[in-house]
This record gives sequence, structure tokens and C-alpha cells, in this order.
Amino acid sequence: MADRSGPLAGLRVLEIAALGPAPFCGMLLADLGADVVLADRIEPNPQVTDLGRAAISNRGKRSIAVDLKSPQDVALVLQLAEQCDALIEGMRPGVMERLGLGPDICLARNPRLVYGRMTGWGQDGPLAHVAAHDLNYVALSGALWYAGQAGEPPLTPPTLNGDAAGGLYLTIGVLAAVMSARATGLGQVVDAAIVDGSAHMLNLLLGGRALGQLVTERGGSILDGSHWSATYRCADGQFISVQSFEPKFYRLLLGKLGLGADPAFANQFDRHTWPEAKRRFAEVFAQRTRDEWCAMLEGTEVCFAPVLDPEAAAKHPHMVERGVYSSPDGVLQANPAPRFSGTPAASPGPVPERGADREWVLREWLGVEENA
Ligand SMILES: CC(=O)SCCNC(=O)CCNC(=O)[C@H](O)C(C)(C)COP(=O)(O)OP(=O)(O)OC[C@H]1O[C@@H](n2cnc3c(N)ncnc32)[C@H](O)[C@@H]1OP(=O)(O)O
Repeated sequence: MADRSGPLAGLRVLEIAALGPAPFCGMLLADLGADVVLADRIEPNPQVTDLGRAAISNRGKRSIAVDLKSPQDVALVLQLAEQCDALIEGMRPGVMERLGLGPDICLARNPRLVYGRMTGWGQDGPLAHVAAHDLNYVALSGALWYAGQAGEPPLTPPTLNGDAAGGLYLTIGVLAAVMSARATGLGQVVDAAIVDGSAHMLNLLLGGRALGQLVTERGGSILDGSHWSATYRCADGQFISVQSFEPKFYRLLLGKLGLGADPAFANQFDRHTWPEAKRRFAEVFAQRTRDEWCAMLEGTEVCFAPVLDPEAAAKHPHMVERGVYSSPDGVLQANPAPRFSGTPAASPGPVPERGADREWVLREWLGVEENA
């Protein structure tokens, strides 16, 4: 029986505890109302810092602690897998099989089950079994190539293109496969690899490559090389962003900066003019503080925003009015997204204590009263 609300109310998901993207997928599903039971480790993973109550990715889930090296607990996980729509896991390929929890066994027990697998490299291929992390996967996918400035090494971006996007692809895959299982009665394996998702997202840019807008040289393309698509340091050391792509918005920006009549800025898309134009923009933006630029440019059509740290972002009037962030238990976090008009998601539930919901899980999912 579901007690969560949101468009996924009634969807049961069993998540085998892992790092990064798989828990992020579990959070997305829980945010949207799914009943997510986290099969957690009995003790924290010794390889990584235990985030405890700050493990935002676990919010809204129920936790049951299991020792997957114990046949008894493996049997329990299989029983839970029989009762759910989807199982998600993020271990190295072959680990679940070794534990006796591989897809063949689980699907034999529950033919409607969607078995979602999250990895960096994928379930097969020469690197499938090799340890790596976000940066490595994004590097191999082709996407990291464009992160950075001309003549500089690619930077280490926040783990959004790899881990977070990988979790999003797992989420989409799981939901698509659940729809298919509801229509056909048959579950399947979803192999969500960060390299696939990261490359797939590059499609957004690869069309521009065909047109010459995206060149191989880092920092040489319209969106990462031009003066009108950049961040600038202000007089107080803070930063602002402009991305005045359309000529009408670009002209407006030039006007606001007092450069409208300057011929050096006349050819917006001529990449030969960009380095000098960027230097001139930098000089102009360095003359006022970020707040002064906000007062002048925010809310206009020049395509402008201040660059904010998450705490400042949470306090920005636009973000406040939309309620984008909150701080339950004193831990700053973003609220569920997207938003639904008919089945809105409730506020996310708390981060569970490890193993705290065993009684609830056994009763609600298996009909077993352990202490009766
Ligand atoms: C910042 C980031 O990029 S996070 C994303 C990292 N990459 C991924 O998530 C991709 C997929 N995952 C992986 O490739 C790997 O899990 C890595 C590289 C992240 C970590 O490698 P490892 O620490 O060696 O973990 P691996 O997944 O191989 O195995 C997990 C081990 O924990 C054990 N384990 C997991 N849960 C439990 C449990 N509840 N009880 C007992 N043992 C458990 C497994 O049995 C396995 O041990 P074994 O090899 O003795 O059977």
C-alpha cells in the first residue's frame, strides 16, 4: 500500500545500495511518489565517506539493512524483488550475478520485473569491468572535450553530465520499461551506462558540429568561445553570465554596455573578433559589482544571470517564489522536479536511518509481522 503521493504513487522500487547515479535515480523516483525500498549495507561502505543524514539521494526512501554475503538476506532480497515493479542496482557488472541476485534469477521469480543496471562503461565492452568514475566516463564519451577554455586542459566539471545524467537515463529507462511491462506483462533489463547517456546528450551539440558552429578546438565555438556567451568577473570578485545568442538580444546587450556603436562588436558570429571583444567585455564588466549589474541587466532581454553559489541561489527571489530549494534537517537541497498539475509530489520524505524500516518493509511488501 502506497502512502506517498505524486505521479508515481503505487510504483514499487527496490534499490540495492550503490554510489552516485543509481541512488540519484532512486531519489528521483521517490521524489515523484514511488515507494522506494533501499536495501542498504549493514555497515557503511568502508571505501567511501558515509554521509549519514546528509545523504540527500536517500530522501523519501525506506531502508532495510542486508548482508548480501548471507544466503538468508539474499533470499529476502529475492522475495522483495518478487513484489516490486523495478529493481535498480549500480554495482560493477557481474557482482549482482555473483551474489545470486542477477537478472536471470530475479526475472525468473518476477517476469514483470524491470531490472535497472547503472554503470559507467555499460554491461559489456572492453572496459566494462574496469573501475572508474564520473570524470573518466565523461572523458571517454566525448563530452568532456568541450569543458574548458582555449589552450587550457579540460576542467573537472561538477558530476552532473556523468553521475546525475546517468541517473536520469536510468530513470527514463526504468519508467519506459515499466510502461512496456504494464502493456505486455514482461519485464526486461535496462542497461544504463554513463558513457551512453553522456554521448547521447552530446547530440544536442553535434548538429552544430555539422554546421561548423561547434569546432573541435576547445573554446572556439559559439557557445564556449564568443564574448556574448561567457562569464565575467565583476568589481567585487563575483561573477555574472551572459548568453545573448539571438542578434536582437545581442544588440540590446551592446546598448546596455555602451558598445552599440563600436564597430569591433558589429559581427557577432565572426570568431576572429571574439578574443578582443571578450577582453573588452571583461574590462566593462569589471567596472561594477555583481549587484550593480543585476540591478541593470536582470529581468531585461539581454539573457543575463548572476553566477550564484547554491546558498545564494536558494535565496534569489525567483528561486524563492518557485520554492526551488529547502533545508529540511538543516541540509540545503533542491525540491522535486519537474512539477505536475494533477498529481503534485509531496515534500520529499526524510533520509532514513540505515535499516530503520525493516518492520514496515516486511509487513507492507511481504505481509510478514516479524515480531508477532
Ligand atoms: C563519483 C562517481 O563517479 S560515482 C559512480 C561510480 N561508478 C559507478 O557507479 C559505475 C558502476 N559501479 C562500479 O563500477 C563499481 O561499483 C565502483 C568502481 C564504483 C566501485 O568498485 P568496488 O568498490 O570494487 O565495488 P563493486 O561494485 O565492484 O563491488 C561491490 C562490493 O560490495 C559488496 N556489497 C555491496 N552491497 C553489499 C551488502 N549489502 N552486503 C555485503 N556486501 C555488499 C558486493 O558484494 C561487492 O563485493 P564483492 O566484489 O566481494 O562481491
